[in-house]
Amino acid sequence: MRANNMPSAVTDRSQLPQAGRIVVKVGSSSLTTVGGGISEEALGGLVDQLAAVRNAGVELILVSSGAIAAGLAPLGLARRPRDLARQQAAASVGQGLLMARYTQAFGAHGVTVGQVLLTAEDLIRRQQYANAFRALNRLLNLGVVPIVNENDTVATHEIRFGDNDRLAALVAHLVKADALVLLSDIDSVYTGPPGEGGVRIPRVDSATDLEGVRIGSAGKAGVGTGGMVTKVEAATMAAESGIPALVTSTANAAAALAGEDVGTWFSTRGGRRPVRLLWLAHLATTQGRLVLDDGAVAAVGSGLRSLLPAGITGVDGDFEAGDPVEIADRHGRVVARGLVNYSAQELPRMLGRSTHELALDLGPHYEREVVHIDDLVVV
Ligand SMILES: Nc1ncnc2c1ncn2[C@@H]1O[C@H](COP(=O)(O)OP(=O)(O)O)[C@@H](O)[C@H]1O
Ligand SMILES: N[C@@H](CCC(=O)OP(=O)(O)O)C(=O)O
Repeated sequence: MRANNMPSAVTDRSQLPQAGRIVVKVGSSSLTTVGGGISEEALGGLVDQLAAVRNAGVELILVSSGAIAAGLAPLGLARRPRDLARQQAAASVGQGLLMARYTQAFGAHGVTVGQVLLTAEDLIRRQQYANAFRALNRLLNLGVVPIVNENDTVATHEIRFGDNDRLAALVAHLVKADALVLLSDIDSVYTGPPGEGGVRIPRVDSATDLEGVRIGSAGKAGVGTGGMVTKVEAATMAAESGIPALVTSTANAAAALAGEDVGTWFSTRGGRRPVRLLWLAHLATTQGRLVLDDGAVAAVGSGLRSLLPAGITGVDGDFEAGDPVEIADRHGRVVARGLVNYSAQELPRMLGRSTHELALDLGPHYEREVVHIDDLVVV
């Protein structure tokens, strides 16, 4: 585990064998058969590779999808349901079956596993965050492999990740992992979706390395959810918070963890960011928009200044104080996202005015910034 704010010491895929703590995510597409249901063989093959790494002393967290897929057959469902209620039912039935398989497969290697079901709220709200960290950390200290999934049965549409790729990136951030490994049915990110003649992208150091790349969302036989889009997003989230990420196939898991030249490597871009800002940048559903004049765009865009009412020319949407909003220039280009300190009802009479004047006129409460620098991410 690393100290706060320090990027991972693992700076290249060849150094993965030196990582002390790794989060591995496996998707439904690598655990299920074409006809649906969990493939005993696929799961066993993955566990053989991971148990060897765990038994070599690496602290390992497995974020595993597959609960919904595992619940289909017992419920007589032919394919993944679209409605939330049946997805919840399938996950409820399937999660236990999935854990039973993992318990048995890891157990054959002398490795104990523990189930950890998380919702988005557990990873974003400070108190729950500390609680989840404590639990995972203790499991790791005890030599257990925590097996994490989204708590699909209780998650609602509003707070749902829906894909485990971004959940895995937040878990990697939470436990201060040295690396995140995202496994699916394809060996790397390609310049285009399969069948379109793309070539492997071995390494991503910045957003420009993905310019012109066509990343599709369709997975095999409808069992996967986010496709490559959510994997690239998750790898980028991790990289931006100081954790390198590798995207590859389940078949390549052992080679990847041995530091071989497989998959797509996302190198780190800076130190750790608070989880609140990761959420704002990549996950939050914004509830409205603030439009700024050019001076305010420059101030906010510098990443060094809070947003004050004087620089705001327009307000759209229906939001409460504390909600996430988009911050745009006068052409409608989004320049930042932030947590706003005032509601959509309060803001219009504040626009263009200095905080000092507002405090005199409306009371000391109105001296605060509209979006504080600590609650703002430049995009
Ligand atoms: N540019 C791309 N490079 C690689 N794979 C891509 C690309 N665009 C789309 N994909 C698709 O993403 C799929 C992996 O996503 P998904 O099925 O959701 O996996 P999982 O269930 O493991 O999360 C691949 O099988 C592939 O069809
Ligand atoms: N939590 C859901 C999986 C969601 C998910 O991310 O699926 P996938 O795209 O296959 O990794 C489940 O266990 O079925």
